[in-house]
Order: sequence, then structure tokens, then C-alpha cells
Amino acid sequence: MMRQAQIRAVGAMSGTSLDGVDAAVVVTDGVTISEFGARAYRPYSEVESVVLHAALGQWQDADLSEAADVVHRAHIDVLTGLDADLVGFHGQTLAHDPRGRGTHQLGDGAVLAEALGRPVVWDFRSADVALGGEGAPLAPFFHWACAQWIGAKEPLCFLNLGGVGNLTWVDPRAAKPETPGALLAFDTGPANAPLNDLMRRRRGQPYDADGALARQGLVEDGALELFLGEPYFRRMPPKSLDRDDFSLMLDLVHELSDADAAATMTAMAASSVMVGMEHCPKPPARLLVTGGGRKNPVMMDMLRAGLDCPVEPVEAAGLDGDMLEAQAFAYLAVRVRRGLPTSAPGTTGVAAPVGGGQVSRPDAMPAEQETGRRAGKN
Ligand SMILES: Nc1ncnc2c1ncn2[C@@H]1O[C@H](COP(=O)(O)OP(=O)(O)OP(=O)(O)O)[C@@H](O)[C@H]1O
Ligand SMILES: CC(=O)N[C@H]1[C@@H]2OC[C@@H](O2)[C@@H](O)[C@@H]1O[C@H](C)C(=O)O
Repeated sequence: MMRQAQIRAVGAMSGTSLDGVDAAVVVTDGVTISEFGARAYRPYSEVESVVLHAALGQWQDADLSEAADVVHRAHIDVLTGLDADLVGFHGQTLAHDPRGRGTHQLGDGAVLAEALGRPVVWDFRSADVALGGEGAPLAPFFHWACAQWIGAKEPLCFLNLGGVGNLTWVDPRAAKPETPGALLAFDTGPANAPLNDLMRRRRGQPYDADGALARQGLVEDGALELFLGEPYFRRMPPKSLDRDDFSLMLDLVHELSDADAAATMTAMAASSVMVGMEHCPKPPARLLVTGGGRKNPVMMDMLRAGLDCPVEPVEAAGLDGDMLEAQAFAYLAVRVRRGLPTSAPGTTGVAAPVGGGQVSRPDAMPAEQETGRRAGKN
């Protein structure tokens, strides 16, 4: 079989925590990872963060020019310094309602393509939603590639503990990510977003650093039980969430002390993963955790206490837990460029494998030159 040329792509992700933009380079043919490259992070300033928070929940019909400027500026800043031939631009999710109004990632790939002078793949989620899928999570195809990269031989799980949690069960023996049975993925529940909101409101802090507050508190079992009674947890995957779908969590801990509220919300995040793990087709050999929640030892200890498999940060397998989602959108950009699917029935519930994303090129760049600079060398 002819070997496909490798493309040096950079992915950029601004997640639901609204703390900043991660960007990371991956060299890949869209199937196999050949190299991980440079990475960068551009935090949102306090003012930018306020603008983005104010835009949460808004759809494409709203006037969001100020928030769009924030998103564009931050991405141009972080991407300018990274050498790559193709950009994967996720955008800032403001609203996600796949069965209703759709999904909304703020940011225009054409603006970035012009500013960066490079082709930009963006709007990754809407084709999947239009075809009946959840439009999320999309990292699972990359998780399959990561499982190959680390030489996994048995099924394993990846868990992203970002603002929202998402879990991917991967069978690395599958020849392709779109092979039926290769992947099962879904959003587990809220992870850090409601806990961050609690910390901001009650303590004026952005998050519960190292789980220090939760460690001092006691989990309120009644609140935890009410939370786990939510119908979402009984729904079969694939399934996905909006950032604020579980804002009821704040009501459930309303009367608790700050420490007990933090402990209970941390337990809610961990327990929703434990409940979600019951959906795995086979027990995984290990659970590799990515996203900021892996740095919360209280959340990690709760997971370890509740699960039968080893629970480790992805660094234990040589991966980069701060950048995995950004790397995912570099990988997915190359798949879009190659016309390969980016989601499948097992990852988003879409009826058949589908390739999302659209490509914007700088005005001065004809399509055939798109990745010519480097592709010609390989
Ligand atoms: N040292 C730490 N202790 C506790 N929590 C932490 C620590 N570092 C990061 N976090 C948590 O992780 C969050 C950031 O996680 P991450 O960057 O994975 O989110 P995201 O990419 O915005 O989310 P998503 O994957 O949902 O889009 C912070 O807002 C905080 O809640
Ligand atoms: C609609 C949307 O932006 N969803 C995000 C969010 O953040 C985590 C979880 O919810 C996941 O479904 C997804 O992001 C990851 C990167 C994904 O698509 O795989």
C-alpha cells in the first residue's frame, strides 16, 4: 500500500473551562502519528474571560463580534509562533444542543487563514450533528491513534477531565478508528466546570487547586444520590453535554459549607465517570486521564477508589495531558484534509462514519499549494 505523505499540522483548542487556548503540533498522515511537535498556551486575560463567559449559551444569530475578536486574537497569538502547514481550529464552544438548535463553536476559520497565511480546517462538529450525531466527543479517533502510538495491545480507556468529562473506550486491535467496535465514547458528566463556578462564587478563586478545599470537606451522600438520579446517567451512549447542563449541581450543594460543597462536587465528577465506565464493552486494562482534572489528587483518588483498573495520568504512557485535545484537532484536521471520517456510530451516534470540518484557505493560496511546502519533501 502506498504510504501517505505526512502533514505537519497544528491543532488549537479552547475548552469549556474558558481559561485559554492550547496549541500543539502533530505530524501525521491522518491515520498514524509519526511525531509530536511544539506546543504553546495562550491564557485569556481576565477581561477576555469575562467577555467569553458573557457569550456562553449564545447561538449563531447573536451579535458576538466582541467575543469573536477575543477568540481570533488569542488564536492568532498562539498559532503565529508554531511551524505547521495546516491548522485545526476548534473554536470556542458557546452552546451545544445536538437534538435541538445544533452546536455552536465561535470563530471563523477564514479569518484565521487570512491572518496566518495557512489553510485552516474548522467547524468540525456541525456535519456530524446535521447527520443525526451528537457532534461530540471528537477526540476519540485521535485516542485510537494514541493507543497505536503507545503500543497498546488490549482495550483501554482515555478520560478527559476538562470542564466537562468525556470517556473513550478503545480497542487498539481495530485496524481503523472507524472500524465497527473500535471505539465507544461519550461525555460522562460535568467535571471541573461547576466546581470552578463554585470556587469563583464562594472563594473568588478560579478552581480548587490540588483539591485543597475538597480535601477538607465531607461528601454529602444525599446530594450525590440526587445528582446520580439524573436521567442522563441512564441514557445509553453515545451522548454529549453542554457546559452548563448540570448547573443544578450548585443548587444541590447550596446549603453545604464551602469545603463540603467542593468535596461533594468533586465526588459528583468522579462518580459520573464510575457510572459511565459500566458502559464499556469490556473492562479496560487501564484508564489514562487527560485534562486539568488529572492534577486534582482528590478527584484522582476518588476514581482510583471506585474503579477496578489502574487510573493514571496520560503522562504514564508518554503522552501530554495538557495538550491532548489540541493535538486531537491537529490530527482531525489532517483527516479532514485527506477526506477521512472524523466520527462514527460508536463515538457520536451518527448513522455512519462521517468527515466533518470545512477548509478555509488564504485568498492568495490555491488549493493545490495547500500543503505543498512540506508534503513535497516527504
Ligand atoms: N492543579 C490543579 N488542581 C485542581 N484542578 C486543576 C488543577 N489544574 C487544573 N485544574 C482544573 O482543570 C481545569 C482545566 O482543565 P482543561 O484545561 O482540561 O479544561 P478545558 O480544556 O477547558 O475543558 P474541556 O476539555 O471540557 O473543553 C481548570 O479549570 C481546573 O478546574
Ligand atoms: C461541544 C463541545 O465542545 N464539547 C466538548 C466539551 O469538552 C469536553 C466534552 O465536552 C467533549 O464532548 C468536547 O470536547 C472534546 C475535546 C471532544 O470533542 O472530544
